[in-house]
Amino acid sequence: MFLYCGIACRRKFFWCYRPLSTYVTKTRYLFELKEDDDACKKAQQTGAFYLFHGLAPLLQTSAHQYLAPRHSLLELERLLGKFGQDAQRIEDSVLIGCSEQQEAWFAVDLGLDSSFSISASSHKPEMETELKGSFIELRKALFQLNARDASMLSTAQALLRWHDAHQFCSRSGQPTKKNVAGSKRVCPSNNIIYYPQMAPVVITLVSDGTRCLLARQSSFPKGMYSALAGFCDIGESVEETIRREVAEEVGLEVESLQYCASQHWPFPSGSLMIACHATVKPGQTEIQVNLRELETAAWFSHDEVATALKRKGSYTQQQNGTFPFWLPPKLAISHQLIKEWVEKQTCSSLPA
Ligand SMILES: NC(=O)c1ccc[n+]([C@@H]2O[C@H](COP(=O)([O-])OP(=O)(O)OC[C@H]3O[C@@H](n4cnc5c(N)ncnc54)[C@H](O)[C@@H]3O)[C@@H](O)[C@H]2O)c1
Ligand SMILES: [Mg+2]
Repeated sequence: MFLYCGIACRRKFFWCYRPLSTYVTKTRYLFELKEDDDACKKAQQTGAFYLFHGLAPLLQTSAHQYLAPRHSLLELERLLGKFGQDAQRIEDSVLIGCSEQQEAWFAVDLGLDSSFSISASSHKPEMETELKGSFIELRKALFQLNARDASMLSTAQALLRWHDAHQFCSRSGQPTKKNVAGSKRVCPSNNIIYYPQMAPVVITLVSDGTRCLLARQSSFPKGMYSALAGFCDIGESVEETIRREVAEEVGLEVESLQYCASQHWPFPSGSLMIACHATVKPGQTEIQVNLRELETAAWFSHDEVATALKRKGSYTQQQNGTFPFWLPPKLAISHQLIKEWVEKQTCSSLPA
């Protein structure tokens, strides 16, 4: 694809052709599909569908990993026909991305229908047999997916969940109508537009200069510690949330902050995780754990954390009844945050 672009050169302005990068072409294509229902319907004809059942993605096993298969529109129609389901179900699909060759990718849930029919879920085992896979809860499968499938399925699940939960206008009570791509819903009676939402969450790795602070919630797998996390309250900046969460959860005052990275996180219902490093004043490091939020929190040395990062495999109970100290897997942004801290500490301890 080519685009006219204006380039100012020695005070003259002239037009030239500049080929668009694959990334820009893809982005523009997806934008068009979100804006134009007819173009999106057309894209479904040649597109591919990720399948879900009750928000659990269809997965196939391959060499200790899960793979997320995609199905063509024809295959999907055949499947729906076989199980006596209406092809209208395809209208509930949501656009989640496209390939570099502009094959549009959609996600559709075969276990939920617009009237919440319970009978819809009764075909699950038969569908699994037919599709040579299983509908597995995303929470159980996420860490055994490659990064691309994990990201596609997380987006898909968040979007499908949002549509399922926003079928009615909160002002008029009337049913809302989704656009073909699923990037919004509109109330036909008052034209209010609803856009999919995600909740901003900060995740902060607090350091006192030599150690970092990690914590556990009782719901975490045994032995696993992570950085401090918390939802942003309405009206707060990221900086304010970090200061509040650290004070609330461990009773410390943050001195400085540094942004690290962000990540979409599908749990509990679609969050934007914003990861930052924070430091506390030396000498003001005494932790006071808020037991309503956390099971425990503690300072860990660089060596303890570096060793835990290298630990792989399953975490079974030790002979003394305790579980080894381990950290969230690579795909979680907390892993990236902790790894970055370990690397920085290693660099700063090297002789100049
Ligand atoms: N990807 C990662 O590496 C990673 C690591 C740790 C935590 N997390 C995620 O961060 C999220 C937040 O962490 P937390 O549980 O410590 O948060 P938190 O400390 O804010 O405590 C959770 C409580 O906040 C309240 N809350 C306020 N706004 C909410 C909203 N929009 N949705 C749900 N609850 C809301 C609820 O009462 C909830 O029980 C968790 O859901 C977890 O999945 C991700
Ligand atoms: Mg928290």
